[in-house]
Amino acid sequence: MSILFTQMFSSLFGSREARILVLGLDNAGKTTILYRLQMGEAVSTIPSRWPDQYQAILEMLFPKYSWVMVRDWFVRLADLNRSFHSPDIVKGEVPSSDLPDALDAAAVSEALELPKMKNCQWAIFKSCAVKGEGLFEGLEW
Ligand SMILES: Nc1nc2c(ncn2[C@@H]2O[C@H](COP(=O)(O)OP(=O)(O)OP(=O)(O)O)[C@@H](O)[C@H]2O)c(=O)[nH]1
Ligand SMILES: [Mg+2]
Repeated sequence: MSILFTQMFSSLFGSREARILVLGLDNAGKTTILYRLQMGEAVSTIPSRWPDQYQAILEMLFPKYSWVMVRDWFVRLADLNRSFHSPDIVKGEVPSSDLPDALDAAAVSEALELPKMKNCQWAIFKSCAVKGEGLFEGLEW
């Protein structure tokens, strides 16, 4: 782990262990965010794909669990102990927030039906992984 990433996380969480789920539609910018946080620069990415044979192997080895690929990591579904909105709520392409036709925060929260979620806190931060803007603010929250 890079010094930047380590310093940022120790300033945010101290010695407390934290699990962070990076969840997003295909091509949303998840890997770019992780590289930006780890290396402090924009890195060219290739699409992450879930090879079918991995799913079959995991299901064979651990038949009691359901598995999902949250792109860059394998996650046991039982570890996702909150229910998430189905990605198909957001229909079509949602442009990155730095592009001219991007939705504003209010429109994004409506599309994700966030105001209906009464049992948890949520917030939206406009961010740009390419320029590195808004990422720290979101994590700090
Ligand atoms: N304009 C803009 N483009 C971005 C931003 N973040 C990522 N991209 C671009 O979006 C494309 C997809 O980025 P990735 O980081 O590979 O997306 P991903 O969510 O990891 O994609 P999968 O792993 O395939 O689901 C790349 O061409 C990035 O350069 C951003 O904040 N603004
Ligand atoms: Mg990726």
